[in-house]
Amino acid sequence: MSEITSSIPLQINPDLQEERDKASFNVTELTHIIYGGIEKTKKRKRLEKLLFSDPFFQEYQNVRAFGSRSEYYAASVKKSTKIFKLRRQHKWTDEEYETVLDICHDDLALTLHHTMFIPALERLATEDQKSKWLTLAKQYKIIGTYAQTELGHGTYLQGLETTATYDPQTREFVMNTPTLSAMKWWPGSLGKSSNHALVLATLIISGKKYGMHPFLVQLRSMDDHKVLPGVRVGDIGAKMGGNSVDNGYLILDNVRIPRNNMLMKNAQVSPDGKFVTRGPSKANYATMMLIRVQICTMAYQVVSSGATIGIRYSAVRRQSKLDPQDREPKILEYQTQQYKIFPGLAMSYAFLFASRSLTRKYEEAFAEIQRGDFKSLPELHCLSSGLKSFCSEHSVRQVEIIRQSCGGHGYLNAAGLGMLVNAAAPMITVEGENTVMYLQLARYILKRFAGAMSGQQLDGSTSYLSMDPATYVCPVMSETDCRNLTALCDIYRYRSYMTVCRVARQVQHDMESDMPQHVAINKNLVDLVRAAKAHSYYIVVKDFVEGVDALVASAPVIKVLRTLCCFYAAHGIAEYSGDFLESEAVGLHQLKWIKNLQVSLLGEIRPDAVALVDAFDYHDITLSSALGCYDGNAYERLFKSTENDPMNKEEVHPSYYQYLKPFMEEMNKSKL
Ligand SMILES: CCCCCCCC/C=C\CCCC(=O)SCCNC(=O)CCNC(=O)[C@H](O)C(C)(C)COP(=O)(O)OP(=O)(O)OC[C@H]1O[C@@H](n2cnc3c(N)ncnc32)[C@H](O)[C@@H]1OP(=O)(O)O
Ligand SMILES: Cc1cc2nc3c(=O)[nH]c(=O)nc-3n(C[C@H](O)[C@H](O)[C@H](O)COP(=O)(O)OP(=O)(O)OC[C@H]3O[C@@H](n4cnc5c(N)ncnc54)[C@H](O)[C@@H]3O)c2cc1C
Repeated sequence: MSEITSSIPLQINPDLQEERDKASFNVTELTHIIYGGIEKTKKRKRLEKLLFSDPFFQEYQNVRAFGSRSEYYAASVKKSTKIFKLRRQHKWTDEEYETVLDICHDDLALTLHHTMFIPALERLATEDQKSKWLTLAKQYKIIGTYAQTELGHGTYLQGLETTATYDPQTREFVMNTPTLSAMKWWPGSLGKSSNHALVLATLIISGKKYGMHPFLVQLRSMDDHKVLPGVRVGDIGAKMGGNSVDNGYLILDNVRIPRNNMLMKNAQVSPDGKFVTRGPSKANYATMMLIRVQICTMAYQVVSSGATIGIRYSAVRRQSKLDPQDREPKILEYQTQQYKIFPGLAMSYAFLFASRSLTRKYEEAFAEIQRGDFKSLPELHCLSSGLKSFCSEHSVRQVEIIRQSCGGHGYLNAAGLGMLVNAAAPMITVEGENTVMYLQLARYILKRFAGAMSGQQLDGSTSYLSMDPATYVCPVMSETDCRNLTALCDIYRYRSYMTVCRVARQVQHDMESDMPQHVAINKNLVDLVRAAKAHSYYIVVKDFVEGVDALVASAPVIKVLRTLCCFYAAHGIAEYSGDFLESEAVGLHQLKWIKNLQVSLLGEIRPDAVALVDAFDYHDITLSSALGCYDGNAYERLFKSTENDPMNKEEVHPSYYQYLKPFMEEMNKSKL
């Protein structure tokens, strides 16, 4: 009788336990730092226990892995409603609710209601409108989405074709989709879930266009969820990932809505059709900025989940030989394996500090904006655009590298990595496609650089553009200097300065050569994006260094974070060495030292690698990975996962009787 069963051992895999035993710092202390204190960690654990004691959350994983698209969507609607009900039952605060969504770590079918519809009402509606619709939305008496993107335009908002034409006779707006390309296409939760949509449309009064404004449109009956007259709505089809969400299309055929359904915090249309605006013209873009900030946090969650899976698996997977006399080593021993995974580990902590700093700046600026002071809006728009792009680009790329580092098993759905990459991939596109967002930042940097050249004193994230480059001497004079975080940060700052300076000069030169501005800009787009990336890299390194410097923690925790920070900065210089050399931020000697340091830091991080991912404290259900589970019993869990596979339900699959059996019979009879 075979000993092989699919039961999961009760004990921790000794290979993983060995890693935990040799950690140089207290994991719980770091967990508290990550989650903002002991109380917050405890609260999160309580919420986790409450959620995951319900067997539904375990069953949901199976539907996600093996269900049809429609079953997955239905399970996700169930999950959304369960969470909504729990929120009411337990009177969760917004912060607690956010924590629950982080724990779920998964696209909920009704996610847009929470992530965009409610925040948009909060930002774009008047107080009167809020007391009506925000209240209904928060009580889930209406379910809504944010319908901005059209088949023809997502990036270029001035090109949106959906119209909202004011009719002063009836005091209504006529909402219309005039062309195929004008149909709304992509909004999450639109296809099947939402009964309302915040439709972003071009306002027209007496034939004159007044730009993009938000309009609340009811799509479905509140009695039977049937689609209302004049509305055509549906799902846009299966996607690479995120298939629990019904991204939808919407066609409006002259649907009339009352005047008060235009959200009028930033601009009003009076009953007799007069248009009055308040605040800056981009005030209606406010919801997008919020999500860009949140995407940086999502990027942290994505890369830290990937690193957790990759590192735990690499500590229990043994393969090949290092020492011919010894047993097969853990794959984590291979320097190349460390080089694939530790950049993701260091990036996790870098993005933790960077997203925290960005969120703080956002909250401060938002409070000012609420008071009618918009002075920090341009800085915040550009900072969030750049960091959204940087964090999403780097995290998605890094998790794919981690997936590859897990060999064949990384390719299985049960590993959780493919699903993570596919679910996270849209972060690069949503809320402003990354290149476009980098270019928003580049445009701002160029203006600030021009200001600095004309003697303006700059503040905020671009203040360094007023530096005198002639005073720069590479602060790394010896191999030991390479460990100096301030020195590494200075190198990033100078590289960014030089990259900005070079492209600014080139654009200026092209324009002075009588090139029209748009031609000069397009000729330099690649370098403009490069400048925005260099600036964003500098900000992330700076936030990491400042974050670690400001920490109040035990010496071992500070030490390990400083090592990671140093590795993050050194790795970036090594990876983009061409840029650093070209800008003369480093010379060949320094580059060689930094590259050496980078490699030797792999060995320093190695003993703490498992502890550093344990500190993220992800629940196994959140990670949803046979390879990355806390107990390290990866093989048992992989084998167990096959039990739920519908392919294994019958000993003989129906396709045998349908196709294979008749085929085999035919082949056996054949004389050929
Ligand atoms: C496991 C994890 C899974 C995660 C997966 C995530 C899944 C889903 C999550 C969320 C759902 C996503 C929902 C959406 O995508 S909603 C749709 C989002 N759409 C966009 O973001 C559109 C992008 N386009 C734009 O924002 C704009 O068109 C633009 C590119 C910024 C250009 O705007 P516009 O043409 O109006 O402006 P100009 O370029 O002419 O610039 C004029 C000046 O305005 C300034 N500006 C632009 N935007 C803003 C802003 N938001 N705030 C403040 N200022 C702004 C710009 O800088 C110019 O300033 P200047 O001084 O130079 O004149
Ligand atoms: C999963 C998912 C969920 C979404 N959810 C929503 C939602 O809830 N609500 C909603 O309204 N929308 C949603 N969207 C739409 C999303 O916001 C848009 O897809 C996004 O803004 C990018 O716009 P686009 O698709 O028009 O890309 P495009 O602009 O067509 O981009 C295509 C290419 O053109 C390039 N390009 C475009 N303009 C420029 C330029 N000015 N300079 C240089 N290059 C340029 C881009 O860099 C890119 O390489 C969602 C999309 C996805 C994938």
